Amino acid sequence: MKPIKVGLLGLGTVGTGVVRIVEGHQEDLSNQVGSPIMISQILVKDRAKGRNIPVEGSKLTEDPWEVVRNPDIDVIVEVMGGIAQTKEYILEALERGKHVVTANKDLMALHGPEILEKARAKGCDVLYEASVAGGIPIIRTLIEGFSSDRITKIMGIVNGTTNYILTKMSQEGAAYSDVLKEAQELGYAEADPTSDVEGLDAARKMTILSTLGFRSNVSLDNVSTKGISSVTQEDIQYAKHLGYAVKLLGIAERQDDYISVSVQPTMIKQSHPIASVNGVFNAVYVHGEAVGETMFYGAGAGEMPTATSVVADLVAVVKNMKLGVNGRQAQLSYNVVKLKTDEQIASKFFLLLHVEDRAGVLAQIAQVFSNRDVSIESVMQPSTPNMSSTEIIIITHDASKAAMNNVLNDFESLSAVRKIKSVYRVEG
Ligand SMILES: NC(=O)C1=CN([C@@H]2O[C@H](COP(=O)(O)OP(=O)(O)OC[C@H]3O[C@@H](n4cnc5c(N)ncnc54)[C@H](OP(=O)(O)O)[C@@H]3O)[C@@H](O)[C@H]2O)C=CC1
Ligand SMILES: N[C@@H](CC=O)C(=O)O
Repeated sequence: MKPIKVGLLGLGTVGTGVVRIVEGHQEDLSNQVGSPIMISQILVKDRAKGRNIPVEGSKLTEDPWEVVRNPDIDVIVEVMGGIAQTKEYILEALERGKHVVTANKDLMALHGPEILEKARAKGCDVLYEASVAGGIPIIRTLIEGFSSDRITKIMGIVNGTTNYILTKMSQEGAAYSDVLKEAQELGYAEADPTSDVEGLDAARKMTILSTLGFRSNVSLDNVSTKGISSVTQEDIQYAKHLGYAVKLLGIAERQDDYISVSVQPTMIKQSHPIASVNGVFNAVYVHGEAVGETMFYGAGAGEMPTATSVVADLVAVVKNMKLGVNGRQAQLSYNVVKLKTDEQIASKFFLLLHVEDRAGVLAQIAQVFSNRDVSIESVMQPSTPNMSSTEIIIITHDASKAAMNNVLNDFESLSAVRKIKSVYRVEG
């Protein structure tokens, strides 16, 4: 049997896992697809670098064009990351009729439509399961498993690095910067970890999930994004005390034809299954009109979980090659996005305020909420010994984002409020 030849772009965390699985599961893979799968060339930045896996030196190259233009190669597996250059390599590979598997959410969130259009024109597959939630097959689930339903909400922990950091901060009282360093050492974080901690990685993944889930052309600009760098140990401890966990959540909602997509640190009730998703694990909760509630859980980053999804895509491409049906699975058309306005986006909110410690302050604060038509669910003045008595916590009932912004603006000019310390969306 003629082997299927793969050109691997990148031999870092994920690329190493891909080699391990393709080599370690060779017999099983070949039984599934009817041919051996062979990694015949590997692009790296530095051939002289020490590797965690033995590879024949002759397979390594520093020249991308040698791989993407190699006429013997059937499938390009892109696990090098990056956007502009990588897009060029992938478009060139497609131009030459090669199928593509990628783990690159940055690229797919920004240029997915153009790449998929090119693939369709050339009768090629572009599969990108590993780009969202590492080892969880959520992309296939949204495209195939829910093709019959109308999804109304996708809510998830889609970044392993930040979930690892928040979990360690919550369970061990660890310092943010120490845990970020650990996540980098474990291979979870992006080359530039700012995109993890500032929510951009999660926003890119939510762009992909909401495009597929709502079958709409969602772009990264449509995702309102806030990361975890402002989350404090104090917020986490208050949340715990009140029965919540602080998680970086991606939340995409649809009502009628209007959608909203956001990423932000959120307080979620400890009784919600997402609240107990800890460490590098990810989870995606999907609500469909017909199916109701579903949830998908697994490792969201790291060598072997991510490589599992990459190699599963490779198997799918090769099966399609055998059937002669490559390039046929892409969605034919997408809805034009209609975004909800801030008046239409509603949730509960948590506010931590530093206020003047005198009579009448609470009444003034309550008046602001009342003026802005925001109803208060509860007010607490924490009495824990090491917490200042001039702090108050307010949890609202559902309120629009616009109304809450008005409340916060009013507080800026109210002398009774010395500082708005924290504001969180509340779920569950
Ligand atoms: N790490 C994870 O858990 C996950 C990662 N991803 C995505 O997978 C992709 C790869 O991530 P990861 O494995 O962590 O990245 P790494 O940084 O560990 O590896 C990148 C690899 O690509 C090579 N490379 C990078 N740039 C170039 C270039 N310009 N020319 C040639 N070779 C290059 C590097 O070469 P060299 O080894 O010589 O430096 C290295 O082998 C990214 O898109 C990432 O977002 C997706 C899900 C999870
Ligand atoms: N940096 C990402 C890696 C996987 O996509 C994460 O932490 O989730």
